[in-house]
Amino acid sequence: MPEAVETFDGWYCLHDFRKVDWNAWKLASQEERDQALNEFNELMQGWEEIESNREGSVGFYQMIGQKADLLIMNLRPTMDELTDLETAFNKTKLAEFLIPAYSFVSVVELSAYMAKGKDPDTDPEFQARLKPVLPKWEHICFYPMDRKKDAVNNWFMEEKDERGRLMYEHGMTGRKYAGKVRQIITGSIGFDDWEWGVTLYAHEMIQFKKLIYEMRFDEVSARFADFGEFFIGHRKTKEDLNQIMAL
Ligand code: VOV
Repeated sequence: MPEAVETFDGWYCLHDFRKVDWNAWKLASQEERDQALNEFNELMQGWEEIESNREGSVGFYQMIGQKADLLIMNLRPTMDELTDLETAFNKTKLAEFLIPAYSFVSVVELSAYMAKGKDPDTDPEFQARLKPVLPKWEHICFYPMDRKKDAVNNWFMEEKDERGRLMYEHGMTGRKYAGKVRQIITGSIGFDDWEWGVTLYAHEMIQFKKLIYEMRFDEVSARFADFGEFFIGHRKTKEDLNQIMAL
């Protein structure tokens, strides 16, 4: 039987997508709306402090298309902290005006395919990738994915060396986009309905399409990748929410 790959797991991750209930928002009083925006601001400020203390990371995004309007992405050392922050957010005034759209629970994952000779527990570069500060780049693209498990193409039946070869080829394509696209791969086997979450950052939206299109031709994607829904959006600061919600 093929040997399982060893993974190195970092911070836990919650992607929390919401839609704005514009009808409810428009019916609310100015006072209620101010309270909602102020509370969100405070919560975000707390999360940003956690990020400055290197105890987690946070990203806030305005999404395009009808699947979601907002995305809040948080990373924490434990799943309990993620659960607590999700609950805290659900109790805020702003959450009264938001409708859950999609969520994804995962953990930052690196695999041993690329670890050659390094000790992931001590290597600073590995550690920084396992516990990342979310890039402050302008745009985000998120989608969940699986590896195929059908009779002809079953990733989990491939030999380890062959999987390593395919992942190496994948990495080489990715490296062509250095400075243009950054990736955070989170593993979700046992946590959510897909096996991985792919979170990409870019300065220019078009680079998502170029990279993902080019990767479709890599053997590992062409033969073994199944994709879920795609979500794209723009990074926003907590102050930007006032403008997003302005009537
Ligand atoms: C900037 C782009 C970029 C770069 C440089 C990059 C590099 C790398 C390396 C070096 C490695 C392997 C070691 C590790 O770190 O685990 C990976 C790992 C992985 N990737 Fe990747 N990937 C990118 C980007 C990138 C994209 C766009 C996708 C989606 C695929 C597509 O077709 O849409 C993806 C998927 C994955 C997955 C699912 C894994 C884990 C698979 C597993 O079986 O373990 N990835 N990836």
